[in-house]
Amino acid sequence: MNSKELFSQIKSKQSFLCVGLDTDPAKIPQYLQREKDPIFEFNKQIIDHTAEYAVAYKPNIAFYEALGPKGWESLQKTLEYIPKEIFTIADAKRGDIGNTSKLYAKAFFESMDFDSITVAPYMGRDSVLPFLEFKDKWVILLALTSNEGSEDFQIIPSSDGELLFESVLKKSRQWGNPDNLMYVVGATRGENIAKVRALVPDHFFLVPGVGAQGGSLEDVAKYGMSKQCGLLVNSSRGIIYAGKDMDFGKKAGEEAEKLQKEMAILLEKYL
Ligand SMILES: O=C(O)c1cc(=O)[nH]c(=O)n1[C@@H]1O[C@H](COP(=O)(O)O)[C@@H](O)[C@H]1O
Repeated sequence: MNSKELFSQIKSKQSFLCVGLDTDPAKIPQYLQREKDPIFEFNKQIIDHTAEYAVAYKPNIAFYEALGPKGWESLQKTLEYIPKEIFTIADAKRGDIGNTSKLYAKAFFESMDFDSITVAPYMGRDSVLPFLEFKDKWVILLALTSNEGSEDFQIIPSSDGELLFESVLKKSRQWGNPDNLMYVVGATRGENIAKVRALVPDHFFLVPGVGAQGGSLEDVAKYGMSKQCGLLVNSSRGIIYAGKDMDFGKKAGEEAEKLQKEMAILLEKYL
């Protein structure tokens, strides 16, 4: 899927919502535990109720690999269940020396057929480029993350005053293009989102941090929206754990619809 196709889906659904499938066995309704694959059954119902409002799904790989081989199986079944036109993100935060990155890319782009993967930039170009060699696949590079600890390194200024995340953006934008490279920018970063947008005007951002982490959707749109929207805003816990009982799917759908309605207004306002 290229950026044009993603934008046309955003326009037709009036949504730039990414639903995060951070599926934790300890948090899913009790009655599902009787199922052969409770994680998949949970995800299936979440997808059934949210697909009309979502343009992307992001399973966080940690939640699946923590369960061993069964977890990988639930992940694969979930990936196959996601409607084909919806963008998929393996939130794996990988990146290693070149030959290892190549195998991480093969794992998520060939053995599994994800559209994209989150990658950490810290090891530099030879750790990122192997992912970019896969046709029609995307790297989503961590730029300015939503967590508290992002302040430890990402906003350290160099001698000329440039912040580390700005250096990451300036260097990495030479490695890919707006059709194979996105950036992670946390919704909790407020006006700094505008600094990122100024450096990469045409790239899509994956924006986690609304919902459970308290980021503002209005600020994200105000500071981050590009000519082609350029935003995929993720919410995980705020959607998938909106309900705790048998109606959890319906509750998740209602939460997703709420966000979609807000997004439709923001698209009208800022696009
Ligand atoms: O790469 C990510 O998706 C990510 C980057 C970041 O800066 N902050 C962040 O929260 N995430 C992920 O986004 C999701 C946020 O989940 P909720 O806070 O429950 O909406 C989790 O899967 C995180 O791992």
